[in-house]
Amino acid sequence: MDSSRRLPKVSAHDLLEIVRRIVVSRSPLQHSVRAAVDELILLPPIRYYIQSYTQKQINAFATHASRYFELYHPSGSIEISHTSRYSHRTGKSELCILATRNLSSGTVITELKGSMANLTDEEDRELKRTDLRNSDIRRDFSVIHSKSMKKNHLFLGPARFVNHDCDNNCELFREGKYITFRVLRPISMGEEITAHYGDSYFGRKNRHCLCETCEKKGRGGYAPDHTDDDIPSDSSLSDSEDSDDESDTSSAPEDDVVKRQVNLDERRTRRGVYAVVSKEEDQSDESDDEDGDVVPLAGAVDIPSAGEVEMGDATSDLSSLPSSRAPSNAGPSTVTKVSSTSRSISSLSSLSSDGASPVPKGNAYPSIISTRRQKAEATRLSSSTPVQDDSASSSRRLTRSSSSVTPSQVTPSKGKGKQKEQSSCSTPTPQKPNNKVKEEDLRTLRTRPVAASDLVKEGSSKADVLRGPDGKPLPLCATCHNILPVISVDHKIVWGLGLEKESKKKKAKQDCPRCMRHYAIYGESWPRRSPLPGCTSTLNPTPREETTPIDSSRKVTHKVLPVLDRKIAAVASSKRKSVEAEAEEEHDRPAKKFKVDINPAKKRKRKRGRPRLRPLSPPPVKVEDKDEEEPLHPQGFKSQGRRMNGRFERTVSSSASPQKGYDPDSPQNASVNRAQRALEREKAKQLLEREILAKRGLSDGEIDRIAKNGRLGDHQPPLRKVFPKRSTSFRTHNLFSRPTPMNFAARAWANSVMSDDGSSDDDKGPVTPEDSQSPPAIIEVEMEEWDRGPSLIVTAPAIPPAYKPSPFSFARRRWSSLSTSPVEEQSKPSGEARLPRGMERILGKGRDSSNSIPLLTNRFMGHSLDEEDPFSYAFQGGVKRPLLLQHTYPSDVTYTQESVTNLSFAPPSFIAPNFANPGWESDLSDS
Ligand SMILES: C[S@@+](CC[C@H](N)C(=O)[O-])C[C@H]1O[C@@H](n2cnc3c(N)ncnc32)[C@H](O)[C@@H]1O
Repeated sequence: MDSSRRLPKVSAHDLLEIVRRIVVSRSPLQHSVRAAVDELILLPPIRYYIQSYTQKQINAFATHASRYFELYHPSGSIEISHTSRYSHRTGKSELCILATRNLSSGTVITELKGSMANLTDEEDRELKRTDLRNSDIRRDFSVIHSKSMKKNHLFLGPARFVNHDCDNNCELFREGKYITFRVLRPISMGEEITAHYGDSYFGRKNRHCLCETCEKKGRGGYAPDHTDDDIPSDSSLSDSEDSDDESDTSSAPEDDVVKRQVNLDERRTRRGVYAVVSKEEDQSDESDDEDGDVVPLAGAVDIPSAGEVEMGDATSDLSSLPSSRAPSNAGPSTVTKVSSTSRSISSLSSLSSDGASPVPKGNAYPSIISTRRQKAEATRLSSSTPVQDDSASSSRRLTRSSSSVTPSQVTPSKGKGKQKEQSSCSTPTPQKPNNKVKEEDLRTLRTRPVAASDLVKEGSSKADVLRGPDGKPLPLCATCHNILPVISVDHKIVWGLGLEKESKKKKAKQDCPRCMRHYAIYGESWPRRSPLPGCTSTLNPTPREETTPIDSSRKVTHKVLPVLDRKIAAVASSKRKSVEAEAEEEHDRPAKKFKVDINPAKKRKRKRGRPRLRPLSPPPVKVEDKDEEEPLHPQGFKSQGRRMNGRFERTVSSSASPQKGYDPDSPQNASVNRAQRALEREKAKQLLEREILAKRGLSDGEIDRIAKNGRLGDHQPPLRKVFPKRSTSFRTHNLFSRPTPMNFAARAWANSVMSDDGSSDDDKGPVTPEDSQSPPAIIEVEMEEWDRGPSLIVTAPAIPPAYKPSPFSFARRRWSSLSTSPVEEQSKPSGEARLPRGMERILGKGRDSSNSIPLLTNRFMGHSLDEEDPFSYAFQGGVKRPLLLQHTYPSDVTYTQESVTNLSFAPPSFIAPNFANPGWESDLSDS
């Protein structure tokens, strides 16, 4: 870790622009954040800054930056903001995390990420060291100590801005590589996200804690008996809070010089932070050894790559928040230690934030754990009244919850040196160096931050609740109605107390910096973030969010009740009528009933999207087909129809038993009746013809001969172009009565596909006819559709450019060649393939095979095309056929059993068949 490195000076405006683009891009979180990081890295100061780093370190930086950018995404639910809660002790504003929407308990705030970066001993020491020559160096690190590892770690990411509350509303947990937070109880919008650091983090029994709960309950730092005796002096602190941390004992020699000086402006992030203390540890807290409450974090945190260590926390500036970190000034070296002997607190915690910030001489802003004198002073000033301002110039309470300043609305600093510091740390906080506020102002105890939700809850006038010590109402943010904050940086108030307003607009309504920033980014008033279409929150939905908001402005009076009743009744009756009408219609329409044949219990919900790769487990699907057993596919599947668009038809469940009793309405019976009637008509016709012939004087023998030669009907129904198997899936009879090329093709496809388990059509890979006669061509097929693996090269039949496969060309060829296509002719020499053993029984015999479409070859599955191999045959309509129209996957493409298993029976779909590329090949001559 290079302590002399300077942080990149990035224009706040540039950062704001990047953040804005995340919002306006309206793209999913990952995309927009990645784009933002890319832009950030391209900014000249950043580019210059990272040039000396390794790729790994740059990557770590990018990851780190992305965690901050993520917060600004419209789907986000938190924001980094300022808090003045501790400023009466620390003399400066600190940062905190606020909820930007209601969060229900159990919600995981995924964007509140943190990670632990391992620190070497040298880095650990280095962090504590102050570079006196370099005023640009600011150290703003949160460091936590892992007891089990006996090491300090940098705590990085937005999670490190979560403050402690004795009644915390979130708990930390580890999620893989990250630390994140789970909501323990409902959090309302604007409320601070808090965690529990441990029971003795802020002194024994947290007696110096300044959390809201302590404030409410009058304990901790707000306890009435919070006396001098309670406040550890340098020595007492060292005694009671001694540390065994080895790194301290090996502190750099220069540290010793200033060991007794307290860095009053540091943000003390101490060991054990965010740790959940076990009972035993609690007991150990009773001892004065504060290390006892240090919870081993090693098991709970992730130790990221070393690169993160190097990157420190520079990106916290990305939030465009005015830093609460005090830029370091040239001056006497300060060390974070309280005393030479007290190490536990200082050494482990004082690495944070403003370790390099010198305390102006005589400026005794007490830190949270400060000297006895400082504490006593603070207590004296604040003990009598919670908010006591003895400065006439300051008529407001000074410690208020606050927000950040919007970069675009920054008032340029007037102070020269200050301006430099501001720009160097990308904290464009307005500065008015001349506008000094007495130290005492900052020491007054803050009132509990009042959130907008509190105001609503209280329901009282704002003035009643929020009054300053002078009785005057405190200025509120025009948008969120929080008290306008007072933001102090480096012991100077930079925002608030009238500084936020330009002289002309003094009377104008004022927004707090947070709301101003929000508007600058989102173009909408806080807390609205424009919803992105198709962009879901990274959070689990909270019940409150799901419920429809009640428009309280529209009240239901007694007057309107009858009208409402009438309306409801009207809607109900119209619904009832439509249901009845539908039922009647259903009854009148047998075709509809045909559809209902599918057992609804077994009907699965149609799924969309990529076909799932599932093992071949053929369910016993039974397709209703008159009395005859539908031939089983060799793999155990029954055939499934296809529609005109190439999609699978609905599967018919086995429970569909059409023969249960006679139903004159049933389409099946209807078709039988029609056949019978046709037969009778034919018989009548023959009789008539016979009569006519007999009248012409022909003998019976002659009439029989004519009848035999086909001039008379032969007691068969009239000859019609009938397809060998009627698909149960056809809804219309048009396809039968009017055969067209399109109908033909659709018909052919309708019978060609099998079903596996009756689940969604889209879930299954369509089975494609294959053509062994086609010359192979190399087609590069993206496997992404299937397993997101790398591209795979498979061979597929070359499709001549002139040939445009379509149902028409397919059907034309079929119709022209009737039962035998040219391809078929070519395949004939191999002889009519014999059915594999046992298949005859399954398939049945004597079916017209002219329209059969080969179903599946498992050649790609590593099987050879073998007569004995049932996969070598195509089955359709119960007829065995040699494989015709089939793709050839040449032998130079090897599909391992493994890959095929993974893909289920997907391979034919590598060349996803559709009507643009139906998956079969046709002779050029035909087309
Ligand atoms: C992990 S940091 C939290 C972020 C911190 N507010 C900041 O701006 O860096 C922990 C530090 O926040 C402050 N802090 C958090 N909770 C506190 C509490 N309940 N009482 C006093 N100080 C607290 C202390 O300075 C502590 O060392």
